[in-house]
Amino acid sequence: MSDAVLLDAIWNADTVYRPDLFAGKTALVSGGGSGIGRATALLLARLGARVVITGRTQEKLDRVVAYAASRGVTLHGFAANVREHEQVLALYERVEAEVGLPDVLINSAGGQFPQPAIEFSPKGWNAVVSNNLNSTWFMMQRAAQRWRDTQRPGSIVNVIVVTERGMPGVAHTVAARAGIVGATRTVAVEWAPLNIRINCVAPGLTASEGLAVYPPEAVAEFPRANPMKRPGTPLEIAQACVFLAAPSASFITGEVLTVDGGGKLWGELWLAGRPDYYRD
Ligand SMILES: CCCCCCCCCCC/C=C/C(=O)SCCNC(=O)CCNC(=O)[C@H](O)C(C)(C)COP(=O)(O)OP(=O)(O)OC[C@H]1O[C@@H](n2cnc3c(N)ncnc32)[C@H](O)[C@@H]1OP(=O)(O)O
Ligand SMILES: NC(=O)C1=CN([C@@H]2O[C@H](COP(=O)(O)OP(=O)(O)OC[C@H]3O[C@@H](n4cnc5c(N)ncnc54)[C@H](OP(=O)(O)O)[C@@H]3O)[C@@H](O)[C@H]2O)C=CC1
Repeated sequence: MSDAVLLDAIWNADTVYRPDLFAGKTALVSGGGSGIGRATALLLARLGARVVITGRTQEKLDRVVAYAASRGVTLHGFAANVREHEQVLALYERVEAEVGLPDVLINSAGGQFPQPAIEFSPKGWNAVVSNNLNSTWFMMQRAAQRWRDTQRPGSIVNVIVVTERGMPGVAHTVAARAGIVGATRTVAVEWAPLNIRINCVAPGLTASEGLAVYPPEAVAEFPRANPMKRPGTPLEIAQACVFLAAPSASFITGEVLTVDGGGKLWGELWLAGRPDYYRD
């Protein structure tokens, strides 16, 4: 499916949310140049939010900004590598100066490479931990600091992966995201007095650009990943992110919402290919 068709599908899809749900609110979405982050950013924009997207590649952000402009909506695309703390601080300064302090933070930036865990190099492990644990932490801590300093409430949604069952081929990312779950649960308590809610969405296999890093033999088996025998769509994950970010979740904090078509209950996913041992 071409980018234009994909974006139109997201823009025109039915949603249960009312069109002014985020009117007057500002949202910052990391990983907003593609996949789940992009779908979430566009959905938030449809619901009236001022939206800033970030990611490392300015051209990807520009394409989303241009699409929104073609629909009469202003999005802002500010490039940053969110695993660099200094860049996160600079990003928040720019967002506040040019758009306004976000009310909502969606952390969708992340990624890993598939490899049997026994082969991980220290550098590879560190890259994935940095890209998924440190980056999300830097973004959420800065948001909380700014909300504390300005005495404003806020809501954070961290997009993670399913951590409650084996996910062969991506042990590094599961470890990093389990760290985010732990941090989320803990700061949900520490930050409740600041009027900050924080939750996670754990997508199952989702048909995004990100799946391009997986080998053909893994992709061939993707239909076995869950009882619905299909990947989720970025918009299906986006709807869950919006639910948790919005007042629909006003009494929910420190939670993980799994959106995986039942993949936690049944399914097989061999992201680095299926070892012979598991063939019968
Ligand atoms: C069973 C049913 C359960 C239901 C639930 C299912 C849930 C499924 C969830 C799992 C599927 C997840 C999917 C997604 O997340 S899609 C979105 C993913 N997007 C990406 O992954 C982006 C692509 N990846 C990357 O950009 C990079 O891999 C990464 C960001 C992680 C690292 O980039 P960085 O630039 O920091 O690092 P380098 O490229 O310089 O590499 C550093 C070292 O890392 C090692 N490495 C890197 N790539 C590989 C590789 N392909 N294979 C092996 N090792 C690799 C290596 O040591 C690098 O150092 P050197 O280059 O010096 O060797
Ligand atoms: N698709 C799936 O099946 C699943 C995805 N997830 C998770 O959901 C999230 C979104 O993934 P998805 O949309 O599918 O994949 P994408 O690869 O499309 O999205 C990831 C985005 O994150 C950005 N990004 C990555 N690293 C950084 C960084 N250091 N700083 C800033 N931006 C960064 C990328 O942009 P750029 O490269 O330009 O920086 C990219 O736009 C990820 O955390 C992913 O691991 C979880 C479970 C399943």
